[in-house]
Amino acid sequence: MNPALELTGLTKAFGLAQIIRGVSLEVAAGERHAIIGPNGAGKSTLFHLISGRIRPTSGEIRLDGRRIDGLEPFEIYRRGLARSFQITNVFPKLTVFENLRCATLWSLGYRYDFWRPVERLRDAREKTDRLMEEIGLGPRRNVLAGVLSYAEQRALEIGVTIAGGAKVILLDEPTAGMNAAESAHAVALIRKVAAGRTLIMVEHDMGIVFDLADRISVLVYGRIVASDTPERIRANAEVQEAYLGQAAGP
Ligand SMILES: Nc1ncnc2c1ncn2[C@@H]1O[C@H](COP(=O)(O)OP(=O)(O)OP(=O)(O)O)[C@@H](O)[C@H]1O
Repeated sequence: MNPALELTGLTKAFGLAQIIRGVSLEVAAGERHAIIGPNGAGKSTLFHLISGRIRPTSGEIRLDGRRIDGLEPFEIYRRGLARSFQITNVFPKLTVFENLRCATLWSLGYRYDFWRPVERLRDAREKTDRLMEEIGLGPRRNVLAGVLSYAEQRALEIGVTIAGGAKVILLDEPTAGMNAAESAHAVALIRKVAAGRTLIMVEHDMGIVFDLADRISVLVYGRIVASDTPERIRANAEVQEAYLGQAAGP
C-alpha cells in the first residue's frame, strides 16, 4: 500500500538561504503524525510546500503514490489533501451552518448555477448537518461565526477543512492561543476527525504532541533529525539536545 503522503529529497531555498534541506518522510494512511522543531526550523515552510502554496526547489511530494509537487493548491485539495488556515477560512457574518454549507456545496461541485437540482441541495444539507455534529457545533447551528468563542471558531475551521472529504489533513498549531480546557476539547475533536483520515500537524505543545501523535518527526534547521514513535523520540539523545530539553524528558 502506498504511504498517504511521501516526501522525497525535498529542498526549498529562498535566494541563497536553504530552508528545507533534503526532507524525506513517509506518513502511512490513518497515521497521526506530528512535526516538531525549534522556531525557524522550517515547519511552516514544509506545510506550504505540501499544500502547494510554494514550490520545492527540488525533490518530490506524493499523495497516495501520485506526484503533487508543482500542482496548484486547489488541485491538491481536490486530490484529497486539505490544510487548515486558522480562522481565515471562516466567514464571520455567516452562521455556523452557512459556513459549513458553503464548504460542502463547493466540495460537491456546486458553483453559481441557477439550474442546480434541488435533490442535490438536500444532499448538501444532510452532509452539512452530519459535519456540524461531527465537530460538535450542532447546538451552535444558527450562531454567526464571528461571535463564536475562539475554540469554537477553530472547531468550525476544522469542519471547513474536512468538508471537501479530504483523506489527508494538515493542521497548523491547532491549539495555539487556547487555554487548558479549550485545548483538551480541541484534542478530543482532533482525535475524532482524525479517525479514518491521515493527520499531519505542527504543534508546539509537547503534552498534546506526545498524547496525540502515532509518530513524531523532529525538524531542525530544515532537516529531519528523527522520525519515530513518541516513546523513542522522548528517549532520543539527539532530539533531547536539539530541541526537547527538559520539557519532554522521561
Ligand atoms: N518567503 C520567505 N523568504 C525568505 N525566507 C523565508 C521565507 N519564508 C520563511 N523563511 C525563513 O525560513 C525559515 C523557516 O521559517 P518557518 O516559518 O518555516 O519556520 P517554523 O519552523 O514554522 O517556525 P515557527 O515555529 O516559529 O513558526 C525562517 O528563517 C524564515 O525566516
